[in-house]
Amino acid sequence: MSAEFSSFINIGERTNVTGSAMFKRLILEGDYETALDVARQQVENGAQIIDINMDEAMLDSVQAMQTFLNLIASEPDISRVPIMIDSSKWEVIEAGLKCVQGKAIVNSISLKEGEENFIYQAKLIKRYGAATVVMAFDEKGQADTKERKIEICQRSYQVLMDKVGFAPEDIIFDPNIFAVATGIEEHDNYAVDFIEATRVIRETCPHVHVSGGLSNISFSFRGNNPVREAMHSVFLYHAIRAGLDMAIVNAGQLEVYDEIPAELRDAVEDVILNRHPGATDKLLELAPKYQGDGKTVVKEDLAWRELPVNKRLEHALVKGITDFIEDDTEAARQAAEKPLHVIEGPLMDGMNVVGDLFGEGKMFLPQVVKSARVMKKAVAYLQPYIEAEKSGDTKSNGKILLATVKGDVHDIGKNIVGVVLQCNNFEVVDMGVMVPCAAILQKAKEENVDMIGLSGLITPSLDEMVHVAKEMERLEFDLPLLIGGATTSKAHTAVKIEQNYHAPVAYVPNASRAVGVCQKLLNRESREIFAKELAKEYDIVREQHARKKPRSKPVSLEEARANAHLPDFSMPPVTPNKLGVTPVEADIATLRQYIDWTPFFLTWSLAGKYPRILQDEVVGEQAQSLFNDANAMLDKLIAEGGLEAKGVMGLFPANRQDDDVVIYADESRTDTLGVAHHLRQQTQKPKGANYCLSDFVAPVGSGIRDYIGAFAVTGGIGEDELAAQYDAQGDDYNAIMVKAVADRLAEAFAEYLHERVRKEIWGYAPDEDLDNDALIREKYQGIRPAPGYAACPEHTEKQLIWDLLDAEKHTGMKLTESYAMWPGASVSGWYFSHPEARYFAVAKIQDDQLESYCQRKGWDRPTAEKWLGPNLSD
Ligand SMILES: C[S@@+](CC[C@H](N)C(=O)[O-])C[C@H]1O[C@@H](n2cnc3c(N)ncnc32)[C@H](O)[C@@H]1O
Repeated sequence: MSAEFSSFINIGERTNVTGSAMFKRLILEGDYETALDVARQQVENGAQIIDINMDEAMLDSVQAMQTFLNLIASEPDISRVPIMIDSSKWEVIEAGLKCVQGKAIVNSISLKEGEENFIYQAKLIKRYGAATVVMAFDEKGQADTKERKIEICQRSYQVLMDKVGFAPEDIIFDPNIFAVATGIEEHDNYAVDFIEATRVIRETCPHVHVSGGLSNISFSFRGNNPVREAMHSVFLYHAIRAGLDMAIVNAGQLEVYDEIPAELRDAVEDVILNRHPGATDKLLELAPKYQGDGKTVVKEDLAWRELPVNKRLEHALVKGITDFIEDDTEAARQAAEKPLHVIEGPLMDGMNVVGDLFGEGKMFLPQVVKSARVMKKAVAYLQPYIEAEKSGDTKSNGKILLATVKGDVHDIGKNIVGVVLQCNNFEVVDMGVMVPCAAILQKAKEENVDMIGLSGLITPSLDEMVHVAKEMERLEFDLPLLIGGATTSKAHTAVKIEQNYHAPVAYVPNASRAVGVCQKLLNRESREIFAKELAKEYDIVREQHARKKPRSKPVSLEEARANAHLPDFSMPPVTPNKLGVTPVEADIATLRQYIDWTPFFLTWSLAGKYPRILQDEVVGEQAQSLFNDANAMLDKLIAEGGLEAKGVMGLFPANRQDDDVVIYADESRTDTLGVAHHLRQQTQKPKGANYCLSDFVAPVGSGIRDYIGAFAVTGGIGEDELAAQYDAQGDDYNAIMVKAVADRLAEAFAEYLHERVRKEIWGYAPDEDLDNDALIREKYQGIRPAPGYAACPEHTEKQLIWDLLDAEKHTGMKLTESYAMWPGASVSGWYFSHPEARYFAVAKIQDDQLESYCQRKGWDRPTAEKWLGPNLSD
């Protein structure tokens, strides 16, 4: 290739998913045609080689590389230039080599993993007749000084010559272009080191080429393109004279050397050539003057990179920065006697700092989850070294099994607890959702865990937790049991669970409490003290519970019915514009406008009302950062797909029959589609009515043609898969984020659809004009009560909604045996249109209503007691 390389060659960088957001989007969308245009434009703009990189976590990189290269092969105006196959994964490079028909260049190989691997890869490249970039990287790390760059390149050259027989003109050394002007003194000479090393490499390794990634040099001035372009041009001007003969360049980011204003060029030259100690400061001073868009210069504060490695790891963990974690972990590994010691030493120390700061309220949950992501990345990096040494497991604080109980699919809270525990060096065995009791107990034995944590969101899960406690007692377990999840409470734990199991049962109200509770339960001594404290506390709770007199007296069902709410039906109900079942589509971009953000912040334990929370003195900064991340996730989902919202609703003729609502097939009101069963408030109401939802529908025989609606919507088709993908990358933060966002989209869908129902499909409020804030405050006519909530607490009624709407067929949404909805990000309910319809709580019911409900549902008493448990007096 020597003849082709006689003058400077620029390598196009736009066909790189890690460097170009547009190219990445095109590839993720599978729009290879437009992606080909990007390659073509680069060649037209003068790129003499095009670098292609498909290293993106959401992509099958091998397949993407093959597809793109095969397409390029049939485009003569692109394939006339050599292709550089750029990947950190060898399998992608090999797949690429098989596709390129002309001369290929591999980017890159190095001595990083030793000579053997280097020789193996070089031989294969040689067999394909390809050239290769060789990074100045060896077993000790990446070369930063002039001496290390020269030493590694010379050694690589010798190995390639002597042991591989590689053609020297097919070797392209990359001695690492690093950022200058970072504010760190050691970085000041980086450009000079590169230029000087290049000169020596070209002199001592005959026929080779030298290349580099140009944009790195100006990294500190991200956001200030004029300065960056000047830095690129000045650097090239000097490096080319020293022997640099190619570079990865964005041709659009190059200023003509002679056209750079003299003042700027001098300042840049001082920095590049490290001509005096104040060079960086001078350029910084000057930079805003040359900033095109008038914004202030964004200068990365990299001073922390100067710290010793342990402190760098701590900084990365506390700040959640993944950018340098592999390099720093590698540095720590080299300094440590064993790779395991890096985890047990600096990484755990760093996480302890995170744990302490979280405990002190100086860090917030989203930050902790980001720290966990950094930790996982570091551990994943060390894993192969640890395995190679077969040095066994790390010493954890203890092992905890976590599971969402049978019939329940909700896991955001459990996952957050898992991450927080891991951050505090607990080993977590997470069994996921809908885990039957027997599987939990078997796993606990197999894994020899130290305690079991159960989670659940819906009320039937409370019973399942009682069942697990009873089973643990029967099977003579002695492990502490942790109870958590939205519907759990200290009172329920004390009254219903704790008495069934002799070992400690601890109610964990939130993630930040989990660590303290687990720590106390691990050590025998502290466990006993804690168990005694718990027992005393639960005794008090039970006593209070027993003494608690109902605030108002119970009344018989007959009396309650006599005090029903009788709404005004003088205005006949509006006949729906469209009766029957309507499947509804909604794209994420539309639903996004209906999001109620306040509960989103609560999910992450940040309390406060949106949008005020963004300015909150204490949590504002975190809230803003979380909000940005959620919006970035929404942008990504809109651009790339992966998450779908689906819904279905229906409107039906209906009339009330006592406390039930009879739903008819059509206006003849003869054939019924089903009967919705409702419960009535059964305490004395001196001032108001004893409400039941059916009150809001006109009674059978009244001659009034009334209607009812039902809906089921989800924002979570694909959420489990996306979360699993993030999990597989050790990215808990985004795994939780995607579910939290899906949950918001489901609620937004319910809001959006309800608005359409009022204005259009039912059409009883066609002129309604409410902004999102008013929608969130439910300023509209009518309600959409959801089974499982206080006005209709009995979950099995969801089955009727599913049957009426054929919900599974239309949306893919399913009901579990506990009547939880799957996907977790789902909402369903009824539509009542009457202006007087309102939410209320049924609260405790009496035996006569239990009997009546049994008859109406065709249930025996034990079944009714199971499903109505939370509404029965203890
Ligand atoms: C849980 S919030 C959800 C809306 C909130 N804007 C959000 O995005 O999270 C309100 C919904 O819960 C349900 N709900 C609230 N109180 C209820 C009650 N007492 N009985 C039945 N359903 C109720 C209704 O479906 C209502 O629309």
